[in-house]
Amino acid sequence: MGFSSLFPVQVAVWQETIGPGAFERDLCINSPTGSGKTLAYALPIVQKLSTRSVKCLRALVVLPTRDLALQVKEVFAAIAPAVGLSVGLAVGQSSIADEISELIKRPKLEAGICYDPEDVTCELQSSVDILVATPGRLMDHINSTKGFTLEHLCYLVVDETDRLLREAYQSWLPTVLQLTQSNEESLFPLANSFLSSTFGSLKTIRRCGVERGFKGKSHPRLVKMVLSATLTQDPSKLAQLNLHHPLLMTTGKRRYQLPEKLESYKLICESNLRPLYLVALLQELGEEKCIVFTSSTESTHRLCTLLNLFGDLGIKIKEYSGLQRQSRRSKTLKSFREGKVQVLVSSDAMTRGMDVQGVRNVINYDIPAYIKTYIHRAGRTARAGQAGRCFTLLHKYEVKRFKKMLQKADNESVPHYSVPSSSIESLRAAYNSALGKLKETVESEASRKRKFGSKFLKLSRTKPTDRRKG
Ligand SMILES: Nc1ncnc2c1ncn2[C@@H]1O[C@H](COP(=O)(O)OP(=O)(O)OP(=O)(O)O)[C@@H](O)[C@H]1O
Repeated sequence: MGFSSLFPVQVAVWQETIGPGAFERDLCINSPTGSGKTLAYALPIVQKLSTRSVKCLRALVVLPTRDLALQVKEVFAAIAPAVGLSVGLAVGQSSIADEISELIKRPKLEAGICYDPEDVTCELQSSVDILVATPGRLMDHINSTKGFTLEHLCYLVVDETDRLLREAYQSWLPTVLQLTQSNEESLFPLANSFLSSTFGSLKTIRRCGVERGFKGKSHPRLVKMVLSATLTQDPSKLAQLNLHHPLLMTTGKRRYQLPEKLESYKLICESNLRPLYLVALLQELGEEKCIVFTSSTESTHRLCTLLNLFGDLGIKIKEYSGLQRQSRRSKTLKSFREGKVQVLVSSDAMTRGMDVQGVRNVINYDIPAYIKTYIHRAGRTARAGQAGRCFTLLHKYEVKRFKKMLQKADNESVPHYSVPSSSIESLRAAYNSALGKLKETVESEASRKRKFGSKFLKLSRTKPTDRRKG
């Protein structure tokens, strides 16, 4: 991967897994954004599995979004094949049938013998040793993919833990825990009936967790690693993970930490002039890659439309939000990574985990509501020890709240950043004209939506035969 040394979190996790810690305890890793947490868990898992002799699903990494899962899969894909391990993806990027064919190995057809997909006794095996998944698609496979089993799972990684614990996501966590409990009845009897036929006498003996205070008594367990830059330390939330003597690994005394080389600035302006200030700031930043965060998908769309109506700013600006289709988002992300787009206007879909090389600046167009959000947004820059800047546009009444929020991350003083008033003045005419055009654009979008809506309604009211003709 071109890396010459490990980052501190990677050394620390190695010590607790492959090193003297020997995976004896489950790990709760709270380390700043961009500090290299992905490789911190990928390396020991790959190292540990490198000596496996039978291919089955041994490690599961769960992430909250598709783009994040794709990113993490790339990290595993860079190191796992070297030791003969395969990595799979279950995120719903392709059809479920395509995904199943990637994850489950079908028996080889012998001459004259037809494979019956409904036959539960035929031999189905995992094609992957490591699976990176989002909770929804994981549940789809657990519930209905023949041959998909967590029976042999040894390692579970819950990345962006606080985000994943916030929502139930079809109860994926209790399901996974239940299915990986030893000597316990499975939630899914169908899955069990496969096991005996699929793997015959193959049994996975999970590592034994020695119970402290009960010398010599041990029980097999699934090893867990949970991570975030803002890891919850609320015991009632962490209890859901059923951790084994959890060890908290953290970088500083405070729960919230910003990257060392991040500079934070505040830019004070009137609310109605924010787009003007934003454009002036973007012009100052020139060609540097930049992410602008807004508070909602709607304001992301409006702001991006407005910026693109400003006339030729010499900057390619695109929208990235949860309102868009996944294919559109992935395309935009690709252009941003390749440098064909300089500015992404984003809702919080981009906030967590995304790792794009060369992002020098983050701009909070809307003040984040929580320090956690600030940390994840700002953390899209100043990654891997690089320098970066985070600007927050504020109304003067928001300054106090902002200061109080950043104190939680030990950031006492946030300097002012000002853009020259001459830049603001020179942009006024373009701003007024862009505002006028925005109104027209919004109206035409709304009427298009209405038309599409009524067409759709008409279509769904017509008889099926008419529809076919149409
Ligand atoms: N040992 C290393 N040397 C140099 N660069 C590294 C090393 N380890 C990881 N990186 C790079 O650091 C960047 C950040 O890594 P990663 O995405 O794992 O951070 P993270 O801690 O998971 O951040 P976040 O909390 O935002 O998800 C990536 O671009 C990765 O390639």
